[in-house]
Amino acid sequence: ELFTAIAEVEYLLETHKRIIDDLDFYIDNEEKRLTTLKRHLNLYKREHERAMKDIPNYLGNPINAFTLIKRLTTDLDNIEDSIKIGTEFIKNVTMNHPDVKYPALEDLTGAAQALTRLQETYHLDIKELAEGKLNGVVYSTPMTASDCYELGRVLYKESDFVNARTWMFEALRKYEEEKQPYPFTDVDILEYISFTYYLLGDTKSALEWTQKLLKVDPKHSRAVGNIPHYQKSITEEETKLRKARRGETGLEQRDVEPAELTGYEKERKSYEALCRGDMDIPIEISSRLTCRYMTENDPFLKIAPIKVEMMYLDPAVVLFHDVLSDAEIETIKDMSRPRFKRAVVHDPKTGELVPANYRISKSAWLRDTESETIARISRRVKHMTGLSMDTAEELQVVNYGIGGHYEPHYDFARKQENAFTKFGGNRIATVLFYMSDVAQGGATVFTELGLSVFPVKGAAAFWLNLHASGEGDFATRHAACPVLQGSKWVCNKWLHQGGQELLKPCNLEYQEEGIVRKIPRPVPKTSR
Ligand SMILES: O=C(O)CCC(=O)C(=O)O
Ligand SMILES: [Fe+2]
Repeated sequence: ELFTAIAEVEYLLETHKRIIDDLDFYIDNEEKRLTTLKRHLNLYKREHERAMKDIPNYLGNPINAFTLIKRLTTDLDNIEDSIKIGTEFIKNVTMNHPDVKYPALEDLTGAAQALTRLQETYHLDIKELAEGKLNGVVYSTPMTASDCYELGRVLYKESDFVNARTWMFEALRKYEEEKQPYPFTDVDILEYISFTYYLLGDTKSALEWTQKLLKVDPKHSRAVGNIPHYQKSITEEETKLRKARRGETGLEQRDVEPAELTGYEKERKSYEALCRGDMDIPIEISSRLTCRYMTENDPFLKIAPIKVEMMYLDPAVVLFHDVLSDAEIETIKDMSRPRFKRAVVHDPKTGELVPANYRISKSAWLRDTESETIARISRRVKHMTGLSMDTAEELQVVNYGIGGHYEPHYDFARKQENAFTKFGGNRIATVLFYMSDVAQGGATVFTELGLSVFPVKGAAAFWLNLHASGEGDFATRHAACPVLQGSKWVCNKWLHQGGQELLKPCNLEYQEEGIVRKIPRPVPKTSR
């Protein structure tokens, strides 16, 4: 599961270097070996030519007779040995070194699915992606026909036929352009294209692409076999359609109405738009947002005020600036790297903690007692929030993976979950520190509010998850957008209800679960 944290993908560069060294060694020795073999071959050829010119005279010479026999006995043994050595050298290349990490097939699948997720969330153009561009900026070497083909194959295996086919089109284009020898050919690509068409119910295109395949390889037996099958289903479909038009099916013909978006689809759309930064909060809110220096909560802040940027009003979401130093960030990263575990989620069916595709990251928990740095950060959270830290959870450190994200969720536990009894109540507040800038993507977005918060290294976002009545505030639903470019590090402190009674008195507002205040609708960005 290396793909679930970029910090772990970094280990793979060591493995990469090992393979470079192994291949260097192998090719070096192979070249020497082939030089020897060629020398032998040339000698054989030269002597053979001489012999054929005048056989009796050549063999009449005892030295020639001797060397001929030698070439066919001991020399031949040497040649055989030298060929065998080649297979010894290759062992070095194919061997797994125990001291470096190797990615597994699930990492390849994870990375492929990440590309699809990014492409869909950020509306990336596959052609651009294949050229190594992210939103117009070149970040990587262009992909080869083989890169596109393997990506298509992985997605095919995962039954993502639409994206598999799109990548196969790219593979075909590049294959024709590159004219390189690969372990696959255009026929293999064409077969994937036509079969994905078939699987997606477009038999006509499947037939068309199979015919293209047969132009390249007329004897391809699977393709030859598929043609009559495709033709038959096309005829059947057409007959069905004709009957339907004549009303013979007994079914009434009705205009198909566009389906209403489900709640999930609506949230998905707003989530993706927010990730792209395509939405603005409405002017009636943004015009009332201010920045200030905070000096209350603790006498210490009189000497070192905290810069506060308001991001939203009701519920209040604020960003504290410059609340983690670079040195603190490095300490936190160093402490957590060796303890990273894949982030898990509660399976609502079984109640168990399980890894899930909708949360791709690795995390570690750090205790105040382990280091002065961690204890100091807890004290700072107390100053920032004015809340008690007595019932807070440990500091959670998170590094996101390839295309890493965390889909919309609440930080508080729903009534039926009963998850936080040991902390003396529900998660009253979240403090989310950003430990890195993120070049592209990776925003924290509030799907109900229409608010996108883009990571700023050293800053921390803060909001209350509960109403004053103690009920969960459904307006706080939020998500971590997929990371498009960069490594996103965050750490967070979850504060609980226990111990806040005098600091945050209750009231009876929003007493019933499910009540959401009226939130002004976010608006599409106008500056585009
Ligand atoms: O990383 C982020 O931006 C948000 C993370 C988050 O919401 C969480 O871990 O609960
Ligand atoms: Fe969260």
